[in-house]
Amino acid sequence: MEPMIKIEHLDKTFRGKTQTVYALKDINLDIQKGDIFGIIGMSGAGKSTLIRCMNFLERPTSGTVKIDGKDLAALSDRELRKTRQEVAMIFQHFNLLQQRNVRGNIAFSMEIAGMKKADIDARIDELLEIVDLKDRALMYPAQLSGGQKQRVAIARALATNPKIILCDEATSALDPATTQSILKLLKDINRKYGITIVIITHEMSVVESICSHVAIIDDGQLAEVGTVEKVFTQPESRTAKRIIYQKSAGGQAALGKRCIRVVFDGKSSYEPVISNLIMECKIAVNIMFADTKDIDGKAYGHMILQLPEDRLQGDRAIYYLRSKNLVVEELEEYVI
Ligand SMILES: Nc1ncnc2c1ncn2[C@@H]1O[C@H](COP(=O)(O)OP(=O)(O)OP(=O)(O)O)[C@@H](O)[C@H]1O
Repeated sequence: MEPMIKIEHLDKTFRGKTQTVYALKDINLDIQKGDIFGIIGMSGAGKSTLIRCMNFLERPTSGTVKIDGKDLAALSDRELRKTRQEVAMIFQHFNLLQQRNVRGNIAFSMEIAGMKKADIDARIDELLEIVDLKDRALMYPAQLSGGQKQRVAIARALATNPKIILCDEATSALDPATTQSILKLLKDINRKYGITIVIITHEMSVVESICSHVAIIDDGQLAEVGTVEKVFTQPESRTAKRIIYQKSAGGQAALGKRCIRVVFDGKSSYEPVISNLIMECKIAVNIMFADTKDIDGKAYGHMILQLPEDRLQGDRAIYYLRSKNLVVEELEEYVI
């Protein structure tokens, strides 16, 4: 089957007066129809540039991007505008029009597409239902929470029945609970309407929550592509291992303010899970508090851990602990 997005030998170079940046180098990637695909990498790795090449907001320097079999470079401006309606995008900072209320924001892409007013109104009603914002229809962006603003942006993205939604750090400005509710909405949309979703993020927890496949990008190149399960548990490339496990060897990374509570509820066996975390993943954590018991070989109680400052390493620690059947919750207000 033809992939929904096919990228071949894509290069993107930014030539400035004094400097040339090779932002993407020979990217080859297939994203299948109906997939939720994560692209993860450190800051400056090329994530935003790559996702912007998928709808030609950024034109590749060389190589091809095919959407549902159509080579974007071969399209006329008119055809490209039409194809862009099939490839909607949502952003970290929502990009809503401040002078328009919720209905007006959702209407925007349909007005541009030249739809009739009555059809637009009916479609807005449907969309408000999908994103659960019926009671906010007449409010302005300034009156909404971050999560509600992102729901408006999702409704706007859905308005013209896209085949693909590209999400550029769409949950990075949201707190953990709101992030989960937006990810759940995206997953529901993917399931109900079969829309292919591409998510770029620097957070492993986002990919882990909803993606089926992931690509790791580093310094403009794809280091590894595969199922989330495979790549996160058995990374093969050196780059993927470095990103997933730790940036530098030896577990010397600085600890940060992020703390988690690990609950031992009898589902995991009593094993030295924290030393295993440190030995296997080479991630340093600090035990702030522990009250655990071994009852018939099963672990009960809880622990509070301080995670590394590096977000990816912290995510990796959480991923590891959850894979050991432990309940892990982030503590927002823990004072160190
Ligand atoms: N318009 C531009 N002009 C020049 N250089 C650019 C431009 N856009 C991006 N770059 C460079 O391309 C590289 C990749 O940037 P990009 O924004 O794609 O990375 P990213 O992985 O999305 O990073 P972040 O997570 O910090 O947003 C960086 O070195 C960046 O400075």
